Amino acid sequence: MTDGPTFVLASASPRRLDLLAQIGIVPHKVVPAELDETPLKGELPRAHAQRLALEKARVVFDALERPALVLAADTVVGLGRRILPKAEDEKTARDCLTLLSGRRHTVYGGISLIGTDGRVQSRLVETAVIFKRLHPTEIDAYIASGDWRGKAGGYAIQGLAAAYIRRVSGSYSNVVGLGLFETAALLKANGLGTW
Ligand SMILES: Cc1cn([C@H]2C[C@H](O)[C@@H](COP(=O)(O)OP(=O)(O)OP(=O)(O)O)O2)c(=O)[nH]c1=O
Repeated sequence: MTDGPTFVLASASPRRLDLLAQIGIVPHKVVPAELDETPLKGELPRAHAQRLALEKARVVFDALERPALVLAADTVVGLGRRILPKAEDEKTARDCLTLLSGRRHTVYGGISLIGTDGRVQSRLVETAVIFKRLHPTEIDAYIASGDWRGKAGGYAIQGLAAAYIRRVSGSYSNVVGLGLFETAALLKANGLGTW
């Protein structure tokens, strides 16, 4: 990347790096934020996404040798008041898809940017997603694909699951992992980007 402040992406997600590259941003550094992502008792999806994005940015900012611009995000699949887990095994992925089948859910994207002066700017992006009603054989096929691994809610809209998604209202990039419209505006306000 060229001019502007040193920019650090606080993420282990290759998707977030790809999404930033899509708008011409290549971080100087990528530093994963290690933290416990377990929801707090009674925490709602929206609050969870906001809290984790901020905590990820904060953990990485606090560990820097010298201040830089730090961006972090968190993607949460919310079904009503419920937070669906990140699928790390087949059973979890299957349970998620069964819950999402034939229903509308919301993908909450928390975004936090900490400026070189330590000032925090946060955004919350919401996208509504509607799955078709899934036949058990469709769920089986999806599980066999492995596409669900590590994904919030057990699916990835950028992969095979697109065949099952009837409708998306709002930011598509938010579902993939980082709302680009909101991120671009934040970065621009902090001296990055050529838009
Ligand atoms: C719903 C959905 C989620 N996802 C992904 C985006 C995120 O990587 C993941 C949600 O987990 P996150 O905790 O948001 O991110 P992460 O653990 O992958 O990376 P990090 O915390 O280090 O930044 O699910 C998709 O790729 N496609 C989708 O359609």
